[in-house]
Amino acid sequence: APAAPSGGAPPAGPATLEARDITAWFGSHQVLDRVSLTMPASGITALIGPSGCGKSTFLRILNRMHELVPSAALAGEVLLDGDDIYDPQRKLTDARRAIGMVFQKPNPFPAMSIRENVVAGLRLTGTRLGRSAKEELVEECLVRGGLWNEVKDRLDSPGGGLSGGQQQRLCIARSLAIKPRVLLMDEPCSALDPTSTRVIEETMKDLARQVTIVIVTHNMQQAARVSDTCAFFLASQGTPGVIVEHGDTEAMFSSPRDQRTSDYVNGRFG
Ligand SMILES: Nc1ncnc2c1ncn2[C@@H]1O[C@H](COP(=O)(O)OP(=O)(O)OP(=O)(O)O)[C@@H](O)[C@H]1O
Repeated sequence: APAAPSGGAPPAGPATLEARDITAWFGSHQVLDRVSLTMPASGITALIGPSGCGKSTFLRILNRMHELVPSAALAGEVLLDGDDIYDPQRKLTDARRAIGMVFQKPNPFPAMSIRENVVAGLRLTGTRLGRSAKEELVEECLVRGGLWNEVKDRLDSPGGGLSGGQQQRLCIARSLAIKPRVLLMDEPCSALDPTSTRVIEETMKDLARQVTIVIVTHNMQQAARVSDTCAFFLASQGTPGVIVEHGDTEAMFSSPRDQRTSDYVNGRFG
């Protein structure tokens, strides 16, 4: 298990995330219909499916970002190791802290140093660290994010000076600094070249033992390479998105049970 930062949050290992009967709307437009999915602790779950079928909406529901959209509404439950993250007794920030997010476009604070980028999230969670604890945390997170060797001699340089792939790994390191139990990744490699993509995929595999990962990807090869389990979303002809099939990734790619899954993973549509 990863060490807790001294003076920081208590250690919290990877958690199972379970979505139950998730239905979602933007205004009167229903985009998901009773979607249920268990994302096992320490595993990598890939969400795949054609554009517009609700994968990103589903992902954003998993850490309460959906509700940031004024017209958005939601029914169903999301359980983090059995605890409902939408329980009115629980603070919104608890859910966002336990369930981190990495976006499509790397978004480090460009003028802030690499070191300060890594610890930028701590302020939001009210964590105060002494100088040496902070240094340890910066190194630990950059190592886990697969970036340490490339930046250890220039931690005071601006985050904006890194390559796109390095910036994305910096964002991963920044997410890890607040010790999430789940890391959500919304097409994290779509803005990156193939080499940087492979480095991120390796980083994800290294992280999987320490944090549960859920990734949205359009790249079938990527889903096959990195994920343990996979869920295929589909919204046919203006109907809300549903999960057509989910399960073990290898089985879904080699012998899908549903013809629509077979067509999609073999590139026949979407
Ligand atoms: N902020 C929003 N306001 C209104 N409608 C939205 C909003 N975000 C998404 N939608 C709609 O919800 C549906 C699902 O979108 P979503 O982005 O979740 O799909 P997706 O499967 O992630 O697509 P993509 O793969 O293209 O990112 C689409 O019809 C989209 O137009």
